[in-house]
Amino acid sequence: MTEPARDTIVAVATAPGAGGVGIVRLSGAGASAIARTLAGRALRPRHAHHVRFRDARGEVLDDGIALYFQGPASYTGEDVVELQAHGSPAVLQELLLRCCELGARRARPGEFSERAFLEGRLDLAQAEAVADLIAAADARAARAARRALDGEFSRRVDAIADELLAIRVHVEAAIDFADEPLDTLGGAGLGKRFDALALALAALLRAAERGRRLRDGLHAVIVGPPNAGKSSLLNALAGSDRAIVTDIAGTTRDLLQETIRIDGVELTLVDTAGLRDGGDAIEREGMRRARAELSRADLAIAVIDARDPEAGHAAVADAIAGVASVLWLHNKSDLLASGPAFDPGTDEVLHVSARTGAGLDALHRRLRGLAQGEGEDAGEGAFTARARHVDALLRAQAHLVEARGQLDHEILDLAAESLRLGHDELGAITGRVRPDDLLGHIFSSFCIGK
Ligand SMILES: Nc1nc2c(c(=O)[nH]1)N(C=O)[C@@H](CNc1ccc(C(=O)N[C@@H](CCC(=O)O)C(=O)O)cc1)CN2
Ligand SMILES: Nc1nc2c(ncn2[C@@H]2O[C@H](COP(=O)(O)OP(=O)(O)OP(=O)(O)O)[C@@H](O)[C@H]2O)c(=O)[nH]1
Ligand SMILES: [Mg+2]
Repeated sequence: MTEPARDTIVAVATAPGAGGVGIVRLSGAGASAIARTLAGRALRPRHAHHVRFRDARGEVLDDGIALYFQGPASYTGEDVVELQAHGSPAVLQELLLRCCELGARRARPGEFSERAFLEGRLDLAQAEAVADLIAAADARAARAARRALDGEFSRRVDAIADELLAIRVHVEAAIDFADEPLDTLGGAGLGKRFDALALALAALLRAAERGRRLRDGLHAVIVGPPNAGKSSLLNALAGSDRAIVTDIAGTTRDLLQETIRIDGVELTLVDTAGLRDGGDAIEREGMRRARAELSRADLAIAVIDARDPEAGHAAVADAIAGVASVLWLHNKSDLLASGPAFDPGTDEVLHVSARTGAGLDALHRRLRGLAQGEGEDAGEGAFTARARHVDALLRAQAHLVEARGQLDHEILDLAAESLRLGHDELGAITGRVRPDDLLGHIFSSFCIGK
């Protein structure tokens, strides 16, 4: 069955605003004919032509460089034409309108990359990496997105999916020989393969979680009892009076989010309502939100009063129990003659004063290190990933655990189904399996022209 022919799309591919050069890009079967009319001559594939772009009456809109990439050797896999004009928004709009007069349609956000995906030029994780590369906040994130774009993440997903498929085939075959015990069908070997697969999946999950943090930046949530100085600390780190600070316990009720950069490294800080027993309905809702936010945190910054660390510790201990890493800040160190000994176990403690600024340099260094993934083996070979990918890997892992149990009880048909579900989760990462709406959801968050 052949796909219906796609229409020809057009968009300004360069960023909005004035620039040295601006690019109008076309993709689709009509691209080269439209360019021929605009440029007044046929374009040779893969040659740079200096031409004049003309309107309907033959008047010159601009002169520029025209490039023709004949499909499938193009970004989208379709015929692509680039009109590289002077980077004037007005000129680019006129070129765009002229392309529409000649039969093109304005592209939706991400539609060029969507076509590259549909034409098999990129898989879905790679297409997402294009958007992540464009949006990367720093060089490290850009390099990691570049690796995902080169397929480093996809290859690892595919390798696990292939092995999972081989195990599925084995199990499905065993179902057809239901009289034989699984052992005589290679059951022991199957168990070993299974364990190796589970290990590989767990390693990939850890890498994807680091990749998610690289893409989104560190998500740090400030928690502590009321009046400990959480909002003062947010203000000190943000370098502005972002949050209301008073000496009334229970001042902050809503979540307050602020993105900060330390030496070019981005992280998100969230200030929360102080945790304590009781409080009015508004304060209790604030505390509920604080706890919910903690469940999404990479880091809890636990702010407690340096004069009574035991009480502070007790107030937040249960709320931070599930958070991957915790940094304890003993605040108001300016009010302290000498710090009382306190041992929070394996977590780190820093003594600071949001009021005088004491200890904030050390805090900056530590936060930058954490945001960069210091102490993790992330550096070389790291790739970006998205929450969508991490969630799919987690679901795949859960299906594998189910399958393992079913296999141990020799309930082969259920095991086969669990394996299929796990396989589909992996396929959804690279787009080989496409649940309804997945593509629309993903590509609509791209920029226009990409
Ligand atoms: N001017 C311009 N610069 C750009 C892009 C673009 O579309 N236009 N890109 C857009 O994202 C990126 C580069 N991506 C591209 C990917 C593939 C092909 C392409 O024509 N591929 C053919 C030929 C390969 C070859 O000869 O090396 C192919 O893969 O068959 C072009 C650009 C960044 N720079
Ligand atoms: N001396 C001293 N006072 C501080 C310090 N940090 C904060 N304060 C004061 O402590 C009081 C409470 O500060 P906030 O930042 O509002 O405390 P919070 O933890 O956000 O409080 P809630 O929003 O009520 O949970 C204010 O009067 C601050 O000026 C500090 O390092 N030293
Ligand atoms: Mg506050």
